[in-house]
Amino acid sequence: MGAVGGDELARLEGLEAVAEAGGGGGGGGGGGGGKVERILVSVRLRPLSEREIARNDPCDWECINDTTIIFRNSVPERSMFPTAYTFDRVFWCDCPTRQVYEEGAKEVALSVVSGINSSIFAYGQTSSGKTYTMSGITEYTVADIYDYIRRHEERAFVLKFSAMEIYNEAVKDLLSTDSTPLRLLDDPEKGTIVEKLTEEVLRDWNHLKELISVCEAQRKIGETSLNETSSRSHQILRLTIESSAREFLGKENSSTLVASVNFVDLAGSERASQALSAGARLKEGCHINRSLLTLGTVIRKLSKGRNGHIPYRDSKLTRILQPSLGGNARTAIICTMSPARSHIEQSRNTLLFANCAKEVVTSAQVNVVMSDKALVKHLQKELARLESALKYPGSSSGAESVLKERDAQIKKMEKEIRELIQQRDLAQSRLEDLLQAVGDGRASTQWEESSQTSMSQVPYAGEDVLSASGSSDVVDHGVDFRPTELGTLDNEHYLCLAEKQNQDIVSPRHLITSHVIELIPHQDGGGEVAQNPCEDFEDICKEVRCIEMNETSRDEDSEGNKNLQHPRIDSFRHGGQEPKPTGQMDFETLGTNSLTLEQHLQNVRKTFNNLVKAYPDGSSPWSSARDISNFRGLTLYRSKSCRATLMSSSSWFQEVEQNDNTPPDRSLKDFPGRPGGFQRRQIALNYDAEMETLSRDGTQASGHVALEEQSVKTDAEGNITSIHDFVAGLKEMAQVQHQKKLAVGQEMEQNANEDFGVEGTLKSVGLDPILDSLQSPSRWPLEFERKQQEIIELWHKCDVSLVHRTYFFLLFKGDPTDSIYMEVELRRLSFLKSAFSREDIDKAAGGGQSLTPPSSMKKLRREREMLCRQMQKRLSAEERESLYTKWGIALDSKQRRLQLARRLWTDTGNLEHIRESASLVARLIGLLEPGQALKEMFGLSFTPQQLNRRSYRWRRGMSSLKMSNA
Ligand SMILES: Nc1ncnc2c1ncn2[C@@H]1O[C@H](COP(=O)(O)OP(=O)(O)OP(=O)(O)O)[C@@H](O)[C@H]1O
Repeated sequence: MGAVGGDELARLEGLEAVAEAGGGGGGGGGGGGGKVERILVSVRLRPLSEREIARNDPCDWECINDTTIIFRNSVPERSMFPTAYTFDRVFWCDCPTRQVYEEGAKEVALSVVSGINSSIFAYGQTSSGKTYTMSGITEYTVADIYDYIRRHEERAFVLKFSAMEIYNEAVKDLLSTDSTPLRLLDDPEKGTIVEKLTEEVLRDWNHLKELISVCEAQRKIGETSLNETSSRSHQILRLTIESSAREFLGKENSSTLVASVNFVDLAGSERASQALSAGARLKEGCHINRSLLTLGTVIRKLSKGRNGHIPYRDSKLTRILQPSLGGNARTAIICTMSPARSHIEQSRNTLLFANCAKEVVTSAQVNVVMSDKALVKHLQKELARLESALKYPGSSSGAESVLKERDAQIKKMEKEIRELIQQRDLAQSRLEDLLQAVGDGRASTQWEESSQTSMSQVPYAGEDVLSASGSSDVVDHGVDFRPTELGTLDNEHYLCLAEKQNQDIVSPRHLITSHVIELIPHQDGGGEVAQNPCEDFEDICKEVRCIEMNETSRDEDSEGNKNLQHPRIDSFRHGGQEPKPTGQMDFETLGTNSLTLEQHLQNVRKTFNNLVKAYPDGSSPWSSARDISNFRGLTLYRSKSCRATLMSSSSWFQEVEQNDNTPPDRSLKDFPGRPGGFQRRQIALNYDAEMETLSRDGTQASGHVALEEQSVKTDAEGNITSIHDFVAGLKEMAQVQHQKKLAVGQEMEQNANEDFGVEGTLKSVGLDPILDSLQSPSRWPLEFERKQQEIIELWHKCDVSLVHRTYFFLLFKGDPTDSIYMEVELRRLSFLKSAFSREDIDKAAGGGQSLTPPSSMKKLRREREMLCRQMQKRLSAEERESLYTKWGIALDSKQRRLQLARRLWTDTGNLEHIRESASLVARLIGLLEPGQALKEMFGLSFTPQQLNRRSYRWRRGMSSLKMSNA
């Protein structure tokens, strides 16, 4: 007698634990999902019998390994058959039954102790060793089961034994002397049951042995020509095991594992004719083979999948064993065969049967029977679950459904928030346009008064406010800049066109964005100012355009609405100096449009936050806390894919173009692939200055050299953005608006008309170039070219910085959403031009600083000198010579670099010349450094960080760098 090994026992115990943990259908139904597996199929060859040896019946078979058997025969007519057969296991003639059990049946058979049904079949022709094999396997299995029971005293086991034979398609009880055939009944839960079949509860192992002896005696045995004691029937011995944990016995929550193991010794599979039977034997053969034929059909059909009808009911055998044939049971089939050449045909049939059987899949489940109380409890739970499922159709449970609903709600809210933010920003931007337009004729003076009043009233907030804003990128060379209207800087994004005192911009009338900051030199104080002479100041006070988004946290509830308002509106409202425009526009009302949007936004946010709170843990599908915080204060979106196209025919620029996958300049197409995601960034632009002055913070690259050395590394951190990003964000907004079919814009315009009582709309007064260009896309390309040309000429007339021109030219290349920027630039330049022609330029400059044609020329001259130096540094001698030739500069002339610098951007009517100029400048200032094509495209990326006072000063190091470069 064998025993279950340690590992095996552990595995079985594991199975049992699973069985106990798993719920199950009541009343002996299958529990949980069934384990899908194939039938375990093995082949056993018996030794040659004495008869076979006597007649020199040779053996043509050979096991080449544990799983493959081959037929070795050179007889030509046999060559058409396959010669090799592979199964889960193949046992050669000398293999003991113990090993056959261990490797071919044990695992399946012992599943029964875990509540899993199992069946072991012996299939083969008569005298092949089926009974010999099955009796041994039954014995070993029972021994192991008893051993298992002995080891598991914590469980109470009940073993029941029954036995039947199917003889001539009649089912007989082998434990009963009554030979009356038993009926088969169909039980809705248990399947086919044999009516009145004796089931003995086993007392012990000896009791079982006695019963098995009774069965053997009862079984129909006849003598065939092949086997003197041939089994003429199919025998099924069934051992049923019930087990329960002792500690739960009799308790409400007790449950019982119930499973049966069938030991099936089939009758011989040979044809009746071959058995040379006659009379009764022939009749037996017919019936026997009916069952076997059906068994073969069932196995064959199952081996091809479960499609179509499986004829289980065509025979008693297959009806009774249905669960073991592709059903709720684990199954092992041991096919026995004689090695003798004389049985080759039957052996082949056996192997073909085995081949089909190994394809059959079963799905065994743990069978749990619950106590009545446990069953009632379980059914109540099940009822509740089903009711919930009915209530929320389409989901597996009510809770899940609620979660899904909330998820959808959150998604919707997020979308709404994004849309509202975009609407608000656009509205604010339009509001600025409107304010500016109204102010052009009349309000500038008022604004300036207001601005100056504001300046004088607002104490210097210095680094605190700016730090809070975390956004200023103004360069400072020992001079502090004092922001005006700082009270509004610590919220949302602000677009700041901070004007350099001594160049291009002289009035805040050009500022078009929601928040305006003018940075003026902090002249009153500090040793730093004293240490820096005015000349230095003039050098460093570059035109600065800051287009920023504030990333600082803010008290949304208390400050949010106020902060979201335009500073000028704020000023008008709260400063008591509200300059009611002559154009009868009610700024309060106009501002209300934005505020209404903002209120709506706040409401959505609150709802959203409430929803988010429903997910207390971080596992919320939305991780919303962080996301929503990102929405707060978010007003501008950044496009990652918007890139400037380098308008150049120069080869190196073309290469970069290709690398950057940007369209050619004249295509006027949008960039491929608009951004999928948005990020809030601090963005600052400081162009129109020598590259040495572009950055302000020590951690950032300041000159092109620094860019080369540092900024690529810092950019890798990913928290850096640039004007490029900002503009892409604005474009994104414009595109979104366009996609919304301009509904919001039109509504705003209508509101404006109604509220202000003015005749025209924003569009009609030319203040909505985006709408114009988007609504009339066919006209935009021509319009773009016209404006571009106009701007180029104005740049030239006003001696605008070449760097500025280059940036602008490369950035805005014809996208319809560029129109707003073109418009702004055009207005700015127009104003500049007219300002230059006025006598009160200084006054208009708002600070007594020199904003004159001479000062602009001076700046331009310095810039050309800088470019000269860059030529020496960045271009090889060959490249320079090539350029001189191309630009018509004699190679033997003096100051060739200066000559070249002076020719840049001069031929305003020649777009090719302009393009080449931009390309050259871009290269000279390092816009095209390898690896910087995207983030460093404009050399203006800044890392969000806490600003300190030093951030607004020139860095000595940068000055040194500048000197060394010079
Ligand atoms: N592996 C074996 N080793 C030794 N003897 C074997 C082996 N298998 C079978 N035999 C012997 O072969 C003879 C026939 O075996 P068995 O009665 O088990 O065949 P069977 O397939 O059950 O035949 P039937 O279908 O006619 O009942 C028996 O005398 C048995 O002892």
